[in-house]
Formats: sequence, C-alpha cells, structure tokens
Amino acid sequence: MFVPGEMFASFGSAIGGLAFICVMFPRWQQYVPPQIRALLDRGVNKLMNLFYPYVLIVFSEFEGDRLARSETYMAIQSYLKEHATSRSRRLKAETVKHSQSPILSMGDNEEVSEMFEEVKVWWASRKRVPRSTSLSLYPMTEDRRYYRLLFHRRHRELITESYIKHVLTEGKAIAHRNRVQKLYTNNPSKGWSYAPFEHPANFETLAMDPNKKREIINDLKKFTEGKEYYAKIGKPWKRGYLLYGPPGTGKSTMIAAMANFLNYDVYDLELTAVKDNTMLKKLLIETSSKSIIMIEDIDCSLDLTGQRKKKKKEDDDDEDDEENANPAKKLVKEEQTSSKVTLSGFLNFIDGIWSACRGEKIIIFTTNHVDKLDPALIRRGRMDKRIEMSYCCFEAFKILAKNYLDIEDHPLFETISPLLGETNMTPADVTENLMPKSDDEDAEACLRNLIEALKAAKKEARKKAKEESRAKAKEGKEKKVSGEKEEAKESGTSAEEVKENGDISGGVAAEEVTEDGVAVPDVEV
Ligand SMILES: Nc1ncnc2c1ncn2[C@@H]1O[C@H](COP(=O)(O)OP(=O)(O)OP(=O)(O)O)[C@@H](O)[C@H]1O
Ligand SMILES: [Mg+2]
Repeated sequence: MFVPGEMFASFGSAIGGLAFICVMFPRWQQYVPPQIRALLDRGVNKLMNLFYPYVLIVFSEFEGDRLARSETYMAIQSYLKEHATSRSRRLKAETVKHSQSPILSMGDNEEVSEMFEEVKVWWASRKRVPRSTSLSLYPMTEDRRYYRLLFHRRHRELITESYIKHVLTEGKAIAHRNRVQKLYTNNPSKGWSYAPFEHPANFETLAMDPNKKREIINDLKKFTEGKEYYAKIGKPWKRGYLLYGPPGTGKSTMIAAMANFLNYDVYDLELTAVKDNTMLKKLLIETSSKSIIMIEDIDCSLDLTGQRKKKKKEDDDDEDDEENANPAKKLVKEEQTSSKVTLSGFLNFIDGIWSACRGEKIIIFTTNHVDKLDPALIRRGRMDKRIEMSYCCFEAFKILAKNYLDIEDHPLFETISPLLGETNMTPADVTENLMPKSDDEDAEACLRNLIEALKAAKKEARKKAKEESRAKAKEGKEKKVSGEKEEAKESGTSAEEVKENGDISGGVAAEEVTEDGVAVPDVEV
C-alpha cells in the first residue's frame, strides 16, 4: 500500500536525504549558528514542498503549559477509537475506572487511513519522550502524545474547514455516549467525590400523566438542541426545574430519569454540608457541562425560605440590644451566620456565577412544601419550569401495573380506577402493593391487595376528615367561650350575662365600649 509517510523515507534524492538527516539527527542544529539554521530550514521547506505535496497537522495531548489534556486531542482519540481501531493492527487497551471492559485505542506509532468525501487522509499516533535531566519516579507520565493528520495539499480547504470539524463533533458525541455517567456528592472537607451513576429509572417506567410526561421530554429535547437559540437570545444555556409534591410521588425518580434520558452527570448538592457562600461558588464552578445539579428538599436544606424576611425583622428585635451590650455574643452569632449559605448568596450564584460558568446545565430543586419557599427563589427566570408530582392517577397506575405485573389491562382495573380518583395514594404506596409478597401471589392477588389498601385509605381519609371537622368545631366553640370570659372579665359582668347580651346584639363593637370599660349593648327596641 502506498502511504505518504513511508514515501518520505523512500526518497533517495539529496532532498530526501537531507530531510532524513534532519529527522534522524535532530541535534545537528546544536552545531550550526542560528542564522544558517534558519536559512537551511527555509531551503529544506521549499524543496520539501516541491517534492512532497502533503500537509501535516499535529494535535498534541497537552497544549502549551496546560496541565489539562486538550479537548481537541480527546475528541480525536474518541473518534479514532470508534472509526479506526477496527483497521488498526496494534491496539492499546486502557482500563478505565468503573468501566467493565478495557477501552481499545490506536497503539503508539500506529497509522490508519480513511476516506472523507472521496479524499484520503492518514492518521498516525505518535509519542515523544522528552529528554529530562531530572530523575522522575513516574517517567511514563512525562510522555507527550500527539496525533498527526496527513493529506494532500490540494484538499487543504476541505480538510481544514469540513473534515476536522466533522471529526471533532463526532468525537465529542462518541465520548459523551461512551462515558460512564457519574453521581457526584459534596462533603465539607473534600468537595466533590463521585461514584458511577447507575439508577435504572427512565421515562418509560415513570408513572405520571402521559401528556405531562411528553411535555417534559419535549422541553428537555428542546433544551439540549438549543445551543444556538440560547446564544441568539443572549441567555446562558441553563434551565431550572422545580419539582414539588408529597413524599413518594417520584421527584427523585424523575431526576434520575432525566439524567438517564440526557446522559448527563448528576451533582447531588447537599447545602447543609456547604460551609459558606464562597464554598458554594467553588463547588458550582467545578461542575462540568452536560450535568444536572440537584438540590433535594430545598425547604429543609437551609433556612433559605425566609432568611431575608427574618433578617429584616431581627433588626427591630430586642435580641439585638442584648447583643450590642455583649460584643462577644455578637461575634459568635456573626460567625455562625457567615459560616452558612445565605439566600442572597444562593440567588447571586444562580443569577451571576451560574451564568458565567460552562453551559448546558440543568438545576433542579425538589420540595414537599412549595408554599414555604421564598418567592424570590422560584420566580420565573430562575426556575423556568415547575412540575407538580402528584398522587397516583389511573394513567400512572397503568404504567406501574405494566412495570410490576406485566399487564396492560385487567377486569379489576374497573374497580381500581374510581378508587384512585377518590383517594390520595402516592405511586410509592401503589408500588408497595403491586409487589408480590410471596411466590403464590399472582397479578390478580396483587391487584386485590391494592384494592384493599385503597379502600382502607379511603376509610381512613374519611375518618380523619370527620375528626378534623369535629376538632375545628370544638376549637371554634372554645374560642367563643374564652372570648366571652375575657369580655366578662373586662366588663365586670358574668359570662352568662355577656353570652345573653351577645346573643341579643350579636357581639359588641369596639366603639361601643365606654371609657370606664363597660360595654354598652347596642340593642334596638
Ligand atoms: N411516579 C413514579 N413512577 C414510578 N415509581 C415511583 C413514582 N413515584 C414513586 N415511585 C416509587 O417510589 C419510590 C420513592 O419515590 P421517590 O424517592 O422518587 O419519591 P420522592 O417524591 O422523591 O419522595 P421524597 O419527597 O420523600 O423525596 C421510588 O423508588 C419508586 O420505586
Ligand atoms: Mg426524593
């Protein structure tokens, strides 16, 4: 096979020989003055251009002094792993943490070719071992790898404008597809640490109203495809969701389903483990793009619900006077406050830092009590979409029945449907009943268990409602009696008298109380 890389070595001419010497004896430059060296370089290049019509582009693993690997190099690596390893004769196997099988890539000094729009290009992987005078315990880590792309100069435009773009886009997509999804958690001392994210939830098994589900899926799709749109409207490529609803309605399951649908990493941010606003910023800047940042039970995480209101109120409090008198106490209090994440710090992050760091991120808050949250936290713009996760409806039940019992229809569904409408049962409770308790229990037995549980829940709810209304009535009565007693005390009459008066007048208005505190009933005779 004719390969230009090899052709280079086969030049028997003086030019080839000179070029060969340059490559084989790179130290020759040390013995030649710089002016002559530059002249020689130019001459060699001119001659090479005449006889060697190929263009070479080098993509290094590390660019300049940067410690991080070049994104371009990694994208090419992924591209070549998928497209070239089948044609490569020498492969390199790398064991990747949390991956079950080793990942194969082109071995060092290996070459492969491919066709792009009927143009042939050659890729080669190369390794440069830098000469080092210092002793290193890990000499291998100093190897510098790079990819070489070779093509005929007639195709320069096609390769530089289309092919490289194609390789990078495809390479990034392949890398994203093949990566191990991660679940990050934060801890006070180490920042983020991660484990593989292996939650099996998906939108197919998520029980909820199908229309609502479709709407969420479309929203996510639109978000992932919206890079240009977000750039056009000048908005950071981020989206905020608020999931709210009673415990066991599937909020956490929904986040897992979203992460699996998008193939995003998940950052589970525990606000109570964040020391202060500065630490919060640091953690959030460290999150990568294509990720979901979730803050569960935001109402319980911190006093994010009303810190601003409370602070304002505190200014007028007597407590402050006490602190002013005791500076030590004040200092301790200030320290305690500054060692916490505050609502304003949090909001600043969402509006400011959040917008500045790398895009394609989703932030999700969950809460059981949406009404308790500070409106500033969940206003439009910060939280783009609110999703209510509610009690199990019949449509959601059908999905659970399919997941757990492998049935799409059953005569007992007719009994279950109205019961679900009359009771508030969470999907978590429904699934509990749909799971066979023993080997003898078949689908029908599970459905009967569910019917019993629904009936019991309905009975319980009725009993509770009755008790509540009785308690309310009792409370109202007690309030009325104590009000009458209070009034009697103030007016000096007996409670019975007040009651009688009250019954006649229907209550005494404040204006009708004389200066000496005696109530004058306004009775029309
Ligand atoms: N909508 C649902 N679809 C499928 N399974 C569900 C759904 N809701 C709850 N479940 C089941 O119930 C379990 C608990 O649900 P999940 O943890 O998602 O509830 P939650 O709303 O996050 O509750 P909490 O408010 O207590 O955090 C899940 O593991 C899942 O098996
Ligand atoms: Mg949850």
